[in-house]
Parts: sequence; C-alpha cells; structure tokens
Amino acid sequence: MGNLFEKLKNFFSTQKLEVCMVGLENVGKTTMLNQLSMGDPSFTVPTVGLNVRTVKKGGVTMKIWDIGGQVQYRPEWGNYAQGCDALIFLVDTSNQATLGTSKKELHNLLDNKSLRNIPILIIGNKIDVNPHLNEKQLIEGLNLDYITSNGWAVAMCSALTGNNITQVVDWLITKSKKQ
Ligand SMILES: Nc1nc2c(ncn2[C@@H]2O[C@H](COP(=O)(O)OP(=O)(O)OP(=O)(O)O)[C@@H](O)[C@H]2O)c(=O)[nH]1
Ligand SMILES: [Mg+2]
Repeated sequence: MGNLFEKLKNFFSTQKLEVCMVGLENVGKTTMLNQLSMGDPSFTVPTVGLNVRTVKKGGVTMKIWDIGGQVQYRPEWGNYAQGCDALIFLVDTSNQATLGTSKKELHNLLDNKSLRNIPILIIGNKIDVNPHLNEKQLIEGLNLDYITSNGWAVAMCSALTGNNITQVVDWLITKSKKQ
C-alpha cells in the first residue's frame, strides 16, 4: 500500500531540479550522465561544449548540464552553474596526478559569489580502478574542509560499473524543489 502511495505521489509530483556537472576532462562526466539517464555507461568521446539531458528520478524531473572539462571550456563552468539548484564536481580518483588541478578549479569555481549556497556533490569517480584515492584522501586533497560558502557532500562511485550511483540519485532527490 505504501508502495502504491509512493508511486502515485511520484506520478503526480512536479518537483524539478536543474543540475550542473563539471570537472576536468576525462573524469567521467558524460559517462555519469549516461548512467543517470539510461542506466548504461555507453561509449563516450570528449565533450565539445556541453550535453544537456532531462532525467526523471523518484518523481523529480532533473535537467542535467554536462559541461566539457577541457581547459578551453573551464571559464564557462560558472556561467552554466549560476541559477542551478545543485552542482556536481567529478574527480578521477585513479589519477592522483590531476588532484591538484581539480582542487584549483573547484576553488576557482566556488570563488564566484553568485554560486554561494548552491549545494555541491563531489564525486570521487573511477573507484573500480586500483589503486584509487579513498574518501579521506579526496577530502584532504581537494581542501574540502575550507569550503564554507556552499554545503558539500562526497560520493565515491564508478560511473562505468554503476557502483554507488544510487547515492548520487538520492542526494539529487533531496535537493529538489517543489514547483
Ligand atoms: N574505469 C573507469 N573508467 C571510467 C569511469 N567513468 C568514465 N570512465 C572512462 O573515462 C573516459 C572518459 O569518460 P567521459 O565520461 O567521456 O569523461 P568526461 O569527464 O565527460 O570528459 P570531457 O567530456 O572531455 O570533459 C572514458 O573512456 C570512460 O569510459 C569509471 O568510473 N571507471
Ligand atoms: Mg564529456
């Protein structure tokens, strides 16, 4: 009965969420978008500009912007992030060499005053690859404890295998707004 009520509630619900997903090139943003929208990682090529897709999860209609991570696209991240309800910042946990650049770009992004208070989910991706950074190493390596302008959370995932994708979906659902 509870399940039926939940299904009806989801069917009639009109909650919406606009999400901006950024991170360095090759970290797995488009693969994550494919998992969220199709339940499959699919083959990806480096994103030219951006992808945008609408995904319905748990009664929430999510519009997800996946912005290219190559150097030439990074100055645009803030423009797309403005006005979004939630941000996702992906990091490749199997590539420790890029952690410093991720940290710099994340803090640059959040220096933007218009992004103040937008909740941000840091995704430690590629945990299927060994070795990979653990959550504590990610938090320290990205200096997350210094972020006071935005509420943040961390999810350790594999966009390729789908491992822990439900954590991402659950976090997004909690950020949705009734329209
Ligand atoms: N092993 C592993 N590989 C992954 C994972 N997620 C993505 N990849 C691979 O990483 C490569 C880059 O993935 P993309 O999703 O295209 O990366 P992106 O962040 O969208 O890159 P840009 O569009 O250039 O910004 C592809 O070969 C993916 O198959 C993961 O969780 N584990
Ligand atoms: Mg991409």
